[in-house]
Amino acid sequence: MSKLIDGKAFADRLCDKLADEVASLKQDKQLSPCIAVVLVGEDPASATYVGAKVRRCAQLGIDSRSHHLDDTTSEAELLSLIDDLNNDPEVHGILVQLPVPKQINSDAVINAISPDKDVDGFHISNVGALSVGQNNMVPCTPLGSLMLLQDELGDLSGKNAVVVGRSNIVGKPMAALLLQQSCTVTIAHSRTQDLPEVCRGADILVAAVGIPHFIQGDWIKPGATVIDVGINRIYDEALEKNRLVGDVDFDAAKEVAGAITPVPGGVGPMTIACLMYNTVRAAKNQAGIA
Ligand SMILES: Nc1nc(=O)c2c([nH]1)NC[C@@H]1CN(c3ccc(C(=O)N[C@@H](CCC(=O)O)C(=O)O)cc3)C=[N+]21
Repeated sequence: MSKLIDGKAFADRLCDKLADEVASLKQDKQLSPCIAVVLVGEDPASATYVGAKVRRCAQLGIDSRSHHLDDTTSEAELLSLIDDLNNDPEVHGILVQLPVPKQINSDAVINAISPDKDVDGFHISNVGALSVGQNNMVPCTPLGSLMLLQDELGDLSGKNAVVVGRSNIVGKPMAALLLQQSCTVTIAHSRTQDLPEVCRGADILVAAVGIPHFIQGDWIKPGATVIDVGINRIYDEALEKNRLVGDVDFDAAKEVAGAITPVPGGVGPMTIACLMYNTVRAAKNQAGIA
């Protein structure tokens, strides 16, 4: 039986520290960190995630401004709101919840956000900065995953890390962070030949494919550390209701892995905690505080 990596508890501890920091920024520097959260359309999952982010902000004393736009909003209208938020000195972070409706080009929207307010770390200049080691805003899910890995393993140098999934929001930035930590990094994906064998070489296995229970127990090297980024809602026949599962077959994997993140309670809470972390950092940067 492997050790459970408690992402929820780690996220709570990180948020406690951030709450203290926010209180002293307000007290000593008259700085109130503030994030604008933009939701376009009526996707129920997106509304739930935005709600969770706004609640975390309130808990930490971070101001949040919610902008809920109609699902028929044009790209020009959204770009105009982003322009206003870029120019508002009281707003330090801007998050446009993804996905956006199909009439809107998400790359255009992401790249319209001022890189210093891009608390998701998705702007092309933040992506470039990460790739050359000049990290500015780092994407929240990979950052949170790295924090869990370092807490679990200490120095990651020389370890074989396999990232399954090559998305811009998780797979690629995760690989960049692991490479910065001197891991030997493999990015595997849907076209990878003999994926099970590639995974079996991993001391660190990060699953970010978006397919429920995709990674099998016998793909895991005994003792490996497994980070399950998947958030998949499936219908559970036995429970007769929907349930959240990861990209890893958890019940099988926990018999083999050295340590593993559960879903829920693993990477998900870290994503939101790192959004708070990035917002506090953005506010300090914009105020010229080291
Ligand atoms: N611009 C943008 N930035 C994002 O960071 C972003 C986004 N768009 N679009 C959607 C995804 C998804 N995402 C999650 C965050 C937290 C949990 C989370 O806290 N999950 C809980 C369970 C929540 C539940 O029960 O539904 C957990 O895993 O324990 C999940 C998913 C952020 N996203």
